[in-house]
Amino acid sequence: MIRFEHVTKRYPDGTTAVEDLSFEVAEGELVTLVGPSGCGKTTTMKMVNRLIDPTSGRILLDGEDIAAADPVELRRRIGYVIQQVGLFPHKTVLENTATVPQLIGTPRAAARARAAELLELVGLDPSVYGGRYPEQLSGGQRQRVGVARALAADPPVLLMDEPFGAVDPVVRERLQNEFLTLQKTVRKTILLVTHDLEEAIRLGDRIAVYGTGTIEQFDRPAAVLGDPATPYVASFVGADRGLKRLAVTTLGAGDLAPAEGPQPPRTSVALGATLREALAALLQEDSGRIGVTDPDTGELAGVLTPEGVHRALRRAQLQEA
Ligand SMILES: Nc1ncnc2c1ncn2[C@@H]1O[C@H](COP(=O)(O)OP(=O)(O)OP(=O)(O)O)[C@@H](O)[C@H]1O
Repeated sequence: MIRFEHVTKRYPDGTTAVEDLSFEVAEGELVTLVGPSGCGKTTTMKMVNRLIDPTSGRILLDGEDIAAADPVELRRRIGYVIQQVGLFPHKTVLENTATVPQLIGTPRAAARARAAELLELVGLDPSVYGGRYPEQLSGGQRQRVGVARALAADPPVLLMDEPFGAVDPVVRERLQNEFLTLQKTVRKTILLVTHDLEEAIRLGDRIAVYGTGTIEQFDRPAAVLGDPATPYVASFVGADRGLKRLAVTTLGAGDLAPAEGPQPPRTSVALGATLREALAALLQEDSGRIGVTDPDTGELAGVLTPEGVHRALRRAQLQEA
C-alpha cells in the first residue's frame, strides 16, 4: 500500500534527515515509527502526503509513484492527524468534522450526518458535543475530534503524528485503546509517529525503530522486544524489556486456573486482555487472584494468579525463541 524505495531527504542546509529508507506498509496495517527526537520520523511521514519531497528515491502509494500525483488530490486520499489537532476554533465540533467531506462536494446534510456518525464512532455523543466549540472540550476530547475529522473523508491511508501526545498518561491509554478498537472496524493503512516506545508497542502491528535517519529494525513488537536487531535497538528498548513484554502479551485460556471455591473473585478482566492490564488488576487484589471472563458471554472462564502471569510470560518467550 505504502512503499518507500531508497528514500533520502537532505534539507537545503545540508542536514540529512533520512537516508536510504526502504520499507513497506501493507493495506490495513498500522506501522508505528518510533525513535528519539530529530531522528527523521516526521520527515518520513510528511513525504507521504508531499508536504516534503524526497531528495532521491521514490514513494509508491498503491503502486503509483506519488511524485506524479497532484498533491491536493493525493491529500484527499490521506487523512492527517497531528498533535495540536488544528481544529477551527470558530466552528462547532460537528462543523469541524464535516469540513473535509463538504470541501470535496458532499452535500451539507449528508456531510453532517456522516460527521455525527464519526463522532459517535470515536465515543463523542453528537447530540452532546456536536454543537460545542473546541475550547469547550477537554484535550482528550479534542484529540478524538481530530481523529473523527481525519476519518471523515474516508481516506484509505492515515498519517498520525504524535496523535495522543498532548494528553496525560491515563487519558492517553484510554484513547489508545479506543483507537485500536476503532481500527478493527475501519482497517485503515496507518503510519503513526511517536517517541514513546510503549505507545509504539501497544498500537503497532509492526514497529520501525529509528536510529539517526535510518531504520534500525522493522518488525513485530514482540520481535523488537524479544530479539533486538542491533545494540542500538537493544539499548533503546531498554532493560525493562520484560515489563514491556507484558504490554504485548495477551491472556489465554491456558494461563488460567479453574474457578473453584465459594467466593467468585471480586475483580476480573476479560480473556484477551494484556498481561499488563491483568497484572495491574492483580496487584490491587489482596486475595492474589482475579477472575477472567469470556468476552463474548461475560461468564467466568477461570481465575488468574501470579503463577498464571508467569506462565503466560514464559509461553510468550518460548514462542519468540
Ligand atoms: N526544514 C528543515 N531544514 C533543515 N533541517 C530540518 C528541517 N526539518 C527538519 N530538519 C532536521 O531533520 C532532522 C529530522 O527531523 P524530523 O522532524 O523528521 O525528526 P523527528 O524524528 O520527527 O523529531 P521529533 O520527534 O523531535 O519531532 C532533524 O535533525 C531536524 O533538525
